[in-house]
Amino acid sequence: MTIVLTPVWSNGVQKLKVTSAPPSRPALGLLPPAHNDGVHYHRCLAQLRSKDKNIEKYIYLTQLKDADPSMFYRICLANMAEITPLIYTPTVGDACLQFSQNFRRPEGLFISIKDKGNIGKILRNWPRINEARITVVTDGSRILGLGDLGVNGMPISIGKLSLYVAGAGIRPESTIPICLDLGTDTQKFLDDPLYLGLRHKRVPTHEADEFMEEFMHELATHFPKMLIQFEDFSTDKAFAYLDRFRHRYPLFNDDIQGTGAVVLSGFINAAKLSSAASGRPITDHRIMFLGAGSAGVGVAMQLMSFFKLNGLSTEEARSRIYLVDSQGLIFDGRGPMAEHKKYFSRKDYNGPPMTDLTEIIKLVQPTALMGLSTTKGAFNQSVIETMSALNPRPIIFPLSNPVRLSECEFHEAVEWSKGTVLFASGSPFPEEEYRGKMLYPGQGNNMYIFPGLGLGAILSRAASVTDSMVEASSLGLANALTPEERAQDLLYPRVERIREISGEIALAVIRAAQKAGVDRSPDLRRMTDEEVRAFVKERMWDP
Ligand SMILES: NC(=O)C1=CN([C@@H]2O[C@H](COP(=O)(O)OP(=O)(O)OC[C@H]3O[C@@H](n4cnc5c(N)ncnc54)[C@H](O)[C@@H]3O)[C@@H](O)[C@H]2O)C=CC1
Ligand SMILES: CC(=O)C(=O)O
Ligand SMILES: [Mg+2]
Repeated sequence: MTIVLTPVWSNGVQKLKVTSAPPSRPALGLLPPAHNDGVHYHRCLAQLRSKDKNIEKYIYLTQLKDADPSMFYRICLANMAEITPLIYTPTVGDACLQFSQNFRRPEGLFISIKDKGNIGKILRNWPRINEARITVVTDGSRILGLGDLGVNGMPISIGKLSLYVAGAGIRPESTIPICLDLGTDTQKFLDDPLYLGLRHKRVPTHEADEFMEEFMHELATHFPKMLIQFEDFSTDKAFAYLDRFRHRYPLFNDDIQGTGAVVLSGFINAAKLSSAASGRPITDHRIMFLGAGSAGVGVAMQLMSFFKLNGLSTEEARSRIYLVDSQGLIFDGRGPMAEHKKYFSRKDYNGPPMTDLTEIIKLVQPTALMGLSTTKGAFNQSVIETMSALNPRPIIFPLSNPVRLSECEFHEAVEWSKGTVLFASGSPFPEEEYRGKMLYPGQGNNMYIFPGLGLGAILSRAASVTDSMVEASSLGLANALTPEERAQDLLYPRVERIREISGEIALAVIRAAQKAGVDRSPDLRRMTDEEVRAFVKERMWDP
């Protein structure tokens, strides 16, 4: 018999469960005599933890995933809170910036403008064409808050898909990371001899649009069962491609819809706590956004459903939302503005342009402040103190990624609000003790949504991803808090429970797909919720 050490979680503490197992199959001399998977897990973890820099840990994990995917995912699943920031934001931001320097082995598909007319042929090169079920596609034009990274954006597709596998049990061989290379407008990369992409500026919009038409057509032809996630397209393209393709193919935009869903979920839980402290009716919340790009406007659209679910009309819901961009408060009298900002442009303000955030807060008197502006430090002491003077429990969500672009840090928000803040950020921050009480930051990141949304869409074989499916994913997440998590004022469940949460989200998404009539898996319609839960769990891949 062999001794097997299995990491288990008990009350938030990791322990080792010692069991014995029958001897494994003979290694036939290809493995050292005492090699054992249970011990090797600890060897890999120790190797990982021996690295000083997070980017070295990222490289180690990338190589481990290549050499031994099961071990990579075992480590991820047993240590989600430690590993997620390494394979995802914030470290994935550095991995993107350094992609052309650190490149070792290709992972995923690279399709460039030079392949126009031949995209089908390139797609057929994928070795496991029949197994593919999900792709994350980026063109690298707005990676996190880091700007146009061109082909260096590939790690974002890879990282998101690793979270699909770890977080929702999607089979690793069903995933295809795709990076489209349409050039880059970042001169630094064009001048870099190691840069791995095409060495020219981005092609004009009409050429990019024609390329996307062919790409989407070929993708759907060669992979008829594929769910498509658009990721980190610059704002103009993010809105345009979502509008153009969402009724023709099963797809969603993670930055617009996934972020909208995760923030709605955290807001639902925060608004309850905030209203309990202020006595203010839940429908009286006012939400102000710093940043009016794809993420800011996407979240604003989704947050309207908070008010509508609580009985307000569309017009009333819209009136609860204020946008601020780099030129200040967005209002009609300010002059011409991008199309996507018009819906929330204020008609009830006609004064001079307002650019000072503290002054705008005094005017608007919001209960919640959302940051999707890529502007580090924008939520400064004056901003947070003003929010705290207006609200016994101010809701402050600095959502920009990676962590160095966050509008404020958790310890600042805690200190300046005197421990009253209801906080969620895009990238993780450590917990803080304030006057003897432990306070926990939420992670308002679409990583809580897309694994379960994707799993639900795949299992129901949804022909398209409807707004109702996205909303269902959000409500599924909001309802997933345990009584113990609620007692600690958490806004999101602990990330260690991601599989369980993704299962609940998938159930909600499957039911919403059925209600919308876009599902193509009739058997699931006949099952009870308990049966669907069991079905979803059974389908999850385990390393
Ligand atoms: N937490 C999450 O799950 C997600 C976070 N994000 C983050 O949101 C950020 C924004 O993403 P996008 O909307 O796609 O980018 P974007 O570049 O389209 O939008 C940025 C917006 O911020 C505004 N802005 C820039 N500087 C400003 C300043 N000094 N003051 C006020 N506004 C300013 C711009 O006018 C623009 O409206 C990124 O950092 C991204 O990583 C995006 C998606 C998901
Ligand atoms: C989290 C994410 O999707 C972003 O920052 O773009
Ligand atoms: Mg993104």
